[in-house]
Amino acid sequence: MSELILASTSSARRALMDGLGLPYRAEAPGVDEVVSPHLSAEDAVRELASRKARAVHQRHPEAWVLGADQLVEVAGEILSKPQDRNAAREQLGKLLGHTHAIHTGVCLVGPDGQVHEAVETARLGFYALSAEELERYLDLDEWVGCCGSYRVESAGQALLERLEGDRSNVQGLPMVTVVRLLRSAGFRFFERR
Ligand SMILES: Nc1nc2c(ncn2[C@@H]2O[C@H](COP(=O)(O)OP(=O)(O)OP(=O)(O)O)[C@@H](O)[C@H]2O)c(=O)[nH]1
Repeated sequence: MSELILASTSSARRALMDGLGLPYRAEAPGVDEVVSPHLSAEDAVRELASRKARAVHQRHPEAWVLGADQLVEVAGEILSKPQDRNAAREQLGKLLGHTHAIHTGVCLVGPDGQVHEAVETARLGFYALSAEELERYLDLDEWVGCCGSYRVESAGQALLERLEGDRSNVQGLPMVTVVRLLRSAGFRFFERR
């Protein structure tokens, strides 16, 4: 049975894959994540998810390899992971009281080299917060390593007024889509291993 590799350093993506209960391992993609500034958010995450999955599949051509990438889009601006607390405050300042989109690209490369990919979008409406409440949320450090500077499954739930789409997509992997890609590629679930 070909092994399954998650081409990711993301703890949230690992947690989502753990939930699926399949034997797999994670490996850092180790790719350059610079893309053309002219790409749409959807095209950028599609390109980067593919770059990550293909890079790891080149090292392990007999494996199933899954890569993903995520960006936030709000009022025509694209946001990725904040570098520090000030950047997180600036990001959340753009999201609070408004609706934004989370785009996640997913790419699966099979042992046969076939590539299966998708981009999933979720839309989130956030409450407006006072400056003081925002500082209290920032104190929780949920912004660290998170595109958009919040964690939708943790205290960040208190920001969320409305969610359209797959909650796991917001966390980093749209699991309904991941399963669809695996099944369409011929991956067999519930195999005795
Ligand atoms: N726990 C959690 N993580 C989130 C949330 N929203 C975004 N993220 C994380 O933000 C990161 C998005 O940045 P990416 O560049 O796609 O991925 P990365 O963290 O660099 O990890 P790689 O897969 O190794 O590229 C991912 O790790 C997501 O899991 C959330 O609501 N909860």
